[in-house]
Amino acid sequence: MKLALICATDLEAHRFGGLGLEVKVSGVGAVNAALATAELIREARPELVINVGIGGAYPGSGLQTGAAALSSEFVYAGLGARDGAQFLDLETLGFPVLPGWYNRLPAWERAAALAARLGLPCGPFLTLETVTGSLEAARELEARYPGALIEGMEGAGVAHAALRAGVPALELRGVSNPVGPRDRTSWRIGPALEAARAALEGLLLALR
Ligand SMILES: O=C(O)c1cccc(C(=O)CC[C@H]2O[C@@H](n3cnc4c(=O)[nH]cnc43)[C@H](O)[C@@H]2O)c1
Repeated sequence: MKLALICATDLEAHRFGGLGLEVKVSGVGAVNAALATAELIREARPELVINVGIGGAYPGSGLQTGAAALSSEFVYAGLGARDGAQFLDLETLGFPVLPGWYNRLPAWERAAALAARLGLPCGPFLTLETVTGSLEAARELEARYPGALIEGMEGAGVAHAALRAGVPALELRGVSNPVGPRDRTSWRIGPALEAARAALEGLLLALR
């Protein structure tokens, strides 16, 4: 199976290199990720695209920094409208991002089985344009998307472009920080990259 990786930054691409896989650096954010994924699919014709990187762990996930997890679905968590304090999602508004698809985009159908085989947590990964900066906002997102594990800024863009091209996608992230009040001193990027690298190597072995 031909795989290809999408990372947001050069730092991540360097850590996930040397595996014989095409690695494209998208830049931060879902638009960058979607554009880079479309380019990667055109250039490399992969059978599976994996968005790999670091992410924040939601309070209810039980995940600590240095853990890794695999997405069960990709969620455009901030795409919609506000009616006062109420969030209205795309399905409520009647605006699909692709025919039949709204905020929640599918991960590869083998994601849960692969996660179980590798002993990785598997659940929804939320994609946001703005990094969550309070416990209150984190709790609101968890209430809106129960079981949310990880927050990032690219995954749904990768899934969007891959789905449009008919290519399955996965999102694999190492936890660099808790989602909540901003505290850069709590960031552990090194351990997050190590966890994602180890999980990626396990995934590749499982897919051989
Ligand atoms: O300066 C800050 O407080 C800050 C807090 C969280 C994330 C950032 C980034 O610049 C994220 C860039 C990069 O890392 C991924 N990431 C990692 N943790 C998170 C998170 O808690 N929420 C969203 N994205 C996160 C993200 O996918 C980007 O690629 C700065």
